[in-house]
Amino acid sequence: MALIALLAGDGIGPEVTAEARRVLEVLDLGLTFEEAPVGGAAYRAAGHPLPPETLDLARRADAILFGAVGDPAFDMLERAFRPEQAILGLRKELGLFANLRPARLFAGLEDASALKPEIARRIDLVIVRELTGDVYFGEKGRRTTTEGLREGNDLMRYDENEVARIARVGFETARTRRSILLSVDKANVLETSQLWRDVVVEVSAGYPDVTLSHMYVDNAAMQMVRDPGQFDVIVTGNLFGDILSDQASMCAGSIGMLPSAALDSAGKGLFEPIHGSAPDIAGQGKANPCAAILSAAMMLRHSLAMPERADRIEAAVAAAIAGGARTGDLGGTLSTTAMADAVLAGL
Ligand SMILES: NC(=O)c1ccc[n+]([C@@H]2O[C@H](COP(=O)([O-])OP(=O)(O)OC[C@H]3O[C@@H](n4cnc5c(N)ncnc54)[C@H](O)[C@@H]3O)[C@@H](O)[C@H]2O)c1
Ligand SMILES: CC(C)[C@H](C(=O)O)[C@@H](O)C(=O)O
Ligand SMILES: [Mg+2]
Repeated sequence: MALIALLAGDGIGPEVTAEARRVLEVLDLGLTFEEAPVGGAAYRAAGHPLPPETLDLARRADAILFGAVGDPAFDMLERAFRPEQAILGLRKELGLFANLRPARLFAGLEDASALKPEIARRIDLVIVRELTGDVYFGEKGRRTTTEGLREGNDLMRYDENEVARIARVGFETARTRRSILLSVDKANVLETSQLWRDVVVEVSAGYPDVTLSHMYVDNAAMQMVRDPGQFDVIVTGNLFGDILSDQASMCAGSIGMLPSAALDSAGKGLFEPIHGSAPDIAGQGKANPCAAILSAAMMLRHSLAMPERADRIEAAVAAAIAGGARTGDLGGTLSTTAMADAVLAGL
């Protein structure tokens, strides 16, 4: 019996993870759920966004289903106590370096996409985002200079092993699809990116069957809205992957549709929507639960060896969308629960 750590978090996190849990329970997979506070909710309850008990549960569990963290009420706290440190801490502590963020347009969502329908229809890609390095985890600080100016700094860094292991995930992922891999960097300006590019090229020697190309991140951002259909698997660093995945979501209809998997080297993972706690709609039953439900499907596929159940959940989401089920972000009026009901109807 697999143990699932359910870390709902803040804002719409509890609303969407409750629906993902409902979908998993209907499938009767013999999963045990254990909940623990995380993010702002944990700071309120225990004085820390990632209490030791929560981290311990995450370590003990076979997989982690995560909602979202973030609460404007805590934006003025010292960084170590802010809700976002919970998800960053989980990624780092558990070694979840490989972040898979698939983006595809479910048939019927052409109108919700920010792109023209014929362009939107073509989006079907996976962003393989490095998740435990880069400017996120480099040395950072604030100081006042001798001239009395306030200064902030965040060090962008990768070592070759960190780049090589995510590059391998990129190549392996490409092999499961069309065997083309695009590495996105900013090697024309950044030394971190030049190392990234050099190492990705070295790793490519082990994957002669995969066609590798490179693109600068600014061009990639432009190409993502010009013609996202040109992309298949994109491997990139932590910061660029964060930004490009939010952008890809709106090409595919809504940020409320994109799931993600954060995996360690043994395949253990944390599964979460790419969106945040959405304070603007929290507590109103407006959130789209599909990203969380699709994250649960990724959990079944990647950590629990139940790929056919994952397929069933994804098919049920596709059927609900095809049948016209829409939350507000997709131009409809369904509540979070009613949207999940539409998915459940397809199961
Ligand atoms: N992994 C995470 O936990 C995570 C991810 C991103 C942002 N955050 C945090 O969330 C907070 C809010 O950040 P933000 O506003 O920049 O990003 P956000 O993703 O929370 O929201 C951006 C916009 O998208 C909408 N949206 C997001 N998810 C939706 C859903 N499921 N259905 C319908 N609409 C949805 C929101 O209403 C908002 O208008 C911040 O504290 C941020 O740090 C956390
Ligand atoms: C909340 C924040 C730390 C996080 C990130 O930047 O990785 C979020 O934006 C995400 O995409 O998961
Ligand atoms: Mg993000």
